[in-house]
Amino acid sequence: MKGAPTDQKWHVPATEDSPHEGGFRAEIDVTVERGGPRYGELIEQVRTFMDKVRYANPTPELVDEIISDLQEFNAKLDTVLVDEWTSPSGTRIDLPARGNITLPPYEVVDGGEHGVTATVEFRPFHLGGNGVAHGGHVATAFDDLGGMAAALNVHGICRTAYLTVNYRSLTPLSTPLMLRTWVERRDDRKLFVKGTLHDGERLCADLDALFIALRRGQA
Ligand SMILES: CCCCCCCCCCCCCC(=O)SCCNC(=O)CCNC(=O)[C@H](O)C(C)(C)COP(=O)(O)OP(=O)(O)OC[C@H]1O[C@@H](n2cnc3c(N)ncnc32)[C@H](O)[C@@H]1OP(=O)(O)O
Repeated sequence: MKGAPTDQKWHVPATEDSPHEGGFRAEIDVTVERGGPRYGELIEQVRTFMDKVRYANPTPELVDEIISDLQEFNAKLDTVLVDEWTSPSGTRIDLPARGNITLPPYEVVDGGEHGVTATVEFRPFHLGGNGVAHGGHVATAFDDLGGMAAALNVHGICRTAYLTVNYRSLTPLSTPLMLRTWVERRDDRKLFVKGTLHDGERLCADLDALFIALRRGQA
């Protein structure tokens, strides 16, 4: 397992022509093929680029050079743009964080109705200050993996109603951390989700969140 469990069933049927229901698709697209076999390497190169941009102090000449290289890359991608539902990003369950560059890269170790266990490693570009992770990135990891625990519990898409993160100690960068999320209580469409983030035995942060299972067709 990397970005998500592979064997889940989703209860909301997709229509034949347009499986897009409300704000989310009725059926989650899961793929291991979109973007080709090296799509994960592309995402990794983008992350590495962001790491380097975060810490580099380039000369004006190098900035000029990199801008023109990036303009070429962007022009290439302009020729293959698709909508959010058909992009590989977020659907490639064989890749860390489902190939979504905006998420801290995590790998799901175990996932199901009982909850999700994942390893997550905040990158150098996730820096908040003083060499540790930005709290917003910690919340992002909790949101996605808390949302996954809720989704796997109800076999359907859920949306965050509130998300409280308690920052208990500093969260290191470039270190494999253990993130766990689980549904502590369900009340109809309301899923009360808890979570923890550990560096070894040390608790870095914990989560208290409410996710709402979306009604069919809900925007
Ligand atoms: C195999 C592949 C796996 C892939 C896995 C994919 C994982 C992806 C994970 C991605 C994860 C990313 C996820 C994201 O980032 S989702 C993006 C961030 N979230 C949003 O933008 C949400 C914006 N808000 C809304 O859309 C609506 O307000 C929602 C949908 C949340 C509820 O509006 P809705 O009209 O539907 O319902 P309702 O208003 O009748 O409320 C229903 C019940 O809930 C209670 N309530 C509501 N709000 C709150 C609150 N703040 N505190 C306490 N209680 C609250 C409410 O009182 C009521 O209770 P009751 O009266 O019934 O008792």
